[in-house]
Amino acid sequence: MDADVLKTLGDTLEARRDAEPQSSYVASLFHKGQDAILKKVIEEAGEVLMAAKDGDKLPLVREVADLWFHSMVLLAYNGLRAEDVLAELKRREGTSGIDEKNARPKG
Ligand SMILES: N=c1c2ncn([C@@H]3O[C@H](COP(=O)(O)OP(=O)(O)OP(=O)(O)O)[C@@H](O)[C@H]3O)c2ncn1[C@@H]1O[C@H](COP(=O)(O)O)[C@@H](O)[C@H]1O
Repeated sequence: MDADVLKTLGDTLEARRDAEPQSSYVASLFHKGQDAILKKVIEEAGEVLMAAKDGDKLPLVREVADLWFHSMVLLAYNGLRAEDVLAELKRREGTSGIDEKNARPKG
């Protein structure tokens, strides 16, 4: 069910690519370009921080949803989808972050 939400949203974002900016929030972001999308991602990340510090659960869930949504707009702008991120997380499954970091080339 949860992955379906991401797939449906991904399909909607792709469908907004050729929409008029006045007709849709996503289309307006695509029209403004990557810098405007990145600004929203950073803004939403800051709002996640403030919600977490406040300690209330529902506002935190809502701010994380805003951050995920705008991150998906960023992915879509770059021809990517949530499934690409899910595949990367799947690839990392079971690999300890400590082991992965220790295996990185020393530089
Ligand atoms: N999930 C979302 C979603 N989450 C948040 N937002 C919008 O993101 C915008 C920015 O949120 P903020 O809290 O920062 O609001 P704000 O400060 O007024 O925003 P700014 O004017 O500063 O940009 C708001 O307009 C929210 O409504 C979303 N807009 C759309 N979606 C999904 O995207 C689909 C397509 O949306 P449209 O492109 O608008 O048709 C929708 O059917 C939804 O499934």
